Amino acid sequence: MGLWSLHLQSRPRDPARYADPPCRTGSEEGHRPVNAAGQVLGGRKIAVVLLNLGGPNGPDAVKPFLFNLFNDPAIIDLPGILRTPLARLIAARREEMAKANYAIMGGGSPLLPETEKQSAVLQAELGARLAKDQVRCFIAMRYWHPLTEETAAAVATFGPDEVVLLPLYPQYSTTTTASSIKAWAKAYKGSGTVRTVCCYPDEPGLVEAHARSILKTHKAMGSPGPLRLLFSAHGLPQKVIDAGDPYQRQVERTCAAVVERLGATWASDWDWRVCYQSRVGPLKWIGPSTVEAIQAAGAEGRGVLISPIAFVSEHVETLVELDHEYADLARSLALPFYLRAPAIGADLAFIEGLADLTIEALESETVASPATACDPALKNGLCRGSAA
Ligand SMILES: C=CC1=C(C)c2cc3[nH]c(cc4nc(cc5[nH]c(cc1n2)c(C)c5CCC(=O)O)C(CCC(=O)O)=C4C)c(C)c3C=C
Ligand SMILES: [Fe+2]
Ligand SMILES: [Fe+2]
Repeated sequence: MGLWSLHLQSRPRDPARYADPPCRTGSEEGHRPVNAAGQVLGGRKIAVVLLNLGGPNGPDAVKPFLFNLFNDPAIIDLPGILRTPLARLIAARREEMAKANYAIMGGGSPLLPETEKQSAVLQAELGARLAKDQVRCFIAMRYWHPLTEETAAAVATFGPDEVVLLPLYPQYSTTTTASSIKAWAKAYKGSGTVRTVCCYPDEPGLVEAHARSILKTHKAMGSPGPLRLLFSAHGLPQKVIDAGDPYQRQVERTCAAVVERLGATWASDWDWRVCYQSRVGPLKWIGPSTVEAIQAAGAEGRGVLISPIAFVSEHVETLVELDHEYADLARSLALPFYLRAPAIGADLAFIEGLADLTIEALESETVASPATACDPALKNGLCRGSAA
């Protein structure tokens, strides 16, 4: 795991890419897409599997969802004989509080409908780019339906020549990306070459979508200042980072790339910080916490604009924690203003970036061992996020 700090190559960023109109990467021979070697791609059955966390679809699903989450060895690193009863206990203890939070959103999480929108737009984009192929997008959730096993069966029935695993986590973590990829490797018994997109912390479309969301929010609220841009990411226990998880480093990379992209529009009374939200349990988590960051901004007389930088959809952590809990905190501290940029969702720049990553994975000569996709020791060229 320590090897993660050594590596690796970075995806080249093309600043002109989002000039108006946006230009696409890759070349075309008539309407037939070709790869870098000039070979015509076509005629394949391609399954693109969007990997995400999942969320309960109603009050009755909250407890089993929490059980599934805490019973994952990537979340609680204990042998099953201890982990499973502990997961049952934590799920039972947390159920009421979690249900109250989900009730604010109508009882369940919007994560699946949001992911379905992304999947539909990506399928249309890939269908247009890979016109000779049959491309179908699937969704595999780690902790609630459609669960990995259900989707693996559906993909096997589709009978693909190629499977691309596409995590909806731009920043790689053992607790999210690796957990989903391992679950897929265990569940999938179907046909095809399985390729894995590892991580994409500064993919240009991702960065563009975040920048747009931030600028749109700021402008819509009358462009107030002085402003502290707070990039708020889901936190992790410190010991996970200490064991070599590249997540925090990759989060910082995304933030730096968005700030760079905002360069021309950056106002003289803006500054920025990275912070971490959603702490769970008694362990020490990485910081500063988003609460501390809001308090610090208040003490300096700055308003804040929060950008949820590690989430690509709205869900309980954005719609409740950011929009209710932290908004209340900001009010109680009399911050000059408290704004929140929407998650990037199905922003076309982001979806085009996902399409680029998918096509790049299809063209790659190396097929990574799925469980170790982000291991730079493999020098597989699939990890774009671990370079210092
Ligand atoms: C970058 C994404 C995420 C990381 C990293 C992550 C790590 C992580 N999460 C928990 C515990 C919980 N997470 C919960 C919800 C939740 N987590 C993420 C993303 C990451 N988690 C999302 C998108 C969601 C929302 C899903 C939804 O239903 O809308 C929850 C459930 C909510 C609650 O009870 O607070 C828990 C619990 C740990 C322990 C962890 C790393 C060790
Ligand atoms: Fe989480
Ligand atoms: Fe990676």
